[in-house]
Amino acid sequence: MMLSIKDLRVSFDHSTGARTEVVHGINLDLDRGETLGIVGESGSGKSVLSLAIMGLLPGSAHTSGQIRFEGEDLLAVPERRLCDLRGRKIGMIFQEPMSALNPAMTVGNQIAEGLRLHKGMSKHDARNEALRLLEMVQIPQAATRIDSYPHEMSGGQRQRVGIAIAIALKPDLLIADEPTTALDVTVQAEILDILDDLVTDLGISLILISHDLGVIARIADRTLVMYRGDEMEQGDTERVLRSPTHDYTRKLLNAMPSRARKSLDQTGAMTGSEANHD
Ligand SMILES: Nc1ncnc2c1ncn2[C@@H]1O[C@H](COP(=O)(O)OP(=O)(O)OP(=O)(O)O)[C@@H](O)[C@H]1O
Repeated sequence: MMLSIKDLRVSFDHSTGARTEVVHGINLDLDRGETLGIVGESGSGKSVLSLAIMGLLPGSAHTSGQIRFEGEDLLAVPERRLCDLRGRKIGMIFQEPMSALNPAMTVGNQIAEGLRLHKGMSKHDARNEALRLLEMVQIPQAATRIDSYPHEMSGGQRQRVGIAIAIALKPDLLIADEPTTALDVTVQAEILDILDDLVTDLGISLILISHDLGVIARIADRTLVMYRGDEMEQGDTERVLRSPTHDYTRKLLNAMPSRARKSLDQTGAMTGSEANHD
């Protein structure tokens, strides 16, 4: 198992001296090449869970349980080791790609920078690799766009660049927190397809976090449904969609726009009456 989380609890200290637990004992396993979707409304603990995996929780946070990644317990390793893992083994894709990009640097140089720093590539090789990565995330006319600045690109293109940076060092695990929320629907679908292809082609494992079950349903093999820091249910995405065992999952399904449900129906993820609530 690439990632195995056991009874993860996260609480925060408040200035009043009180401590509140916000993640109440989550368990999950993720295999190589697998996509796990984590879905739940705002405040359910999705981001806290992903920050815990990356060791990026603030100092006021307390954790217990286990996060084993390729045999190491991430809650027990020194900060230096976590930094190293974050750089090379765990890639991150954010909701707003602009926040992860340097506005004063061409996208090609930003991708190449990591390759030169961590892989010791020559300037020439790093540029070629950056070009290959831009083609991989399907940036049109990559050979020209490589010299563009982030503000010269559309939101969707910037997210493609964000993905190129996240996969540049060939991580084993990608964590994408609401990667398509800021994008319009057609671009959302393209980005999700790219992520799906990367998982298949590169054998990367992906944790896809979204409040939108339609996004999760499109590419996740398995789905974890969270509510207020608790697991509501977890299982094969198709099973979770077709026969949810929890009322909260049914609520999320019913809240999906009919357009999203229709596209699920077309992908075969949902069949029968569940696909036709309207
Ligand atoms: N630094 C922090 N200090 C105190 N409480 C926090 C902190 N970060 C998050 N929380 C609390 O933890 C709970 C879970 O938040 P989290 O951001 O993980 O939810 P989420 O499911 O990712 O929601 P969203 O989709 O809005 O980001 C919330 O009640 C939030 O207020």
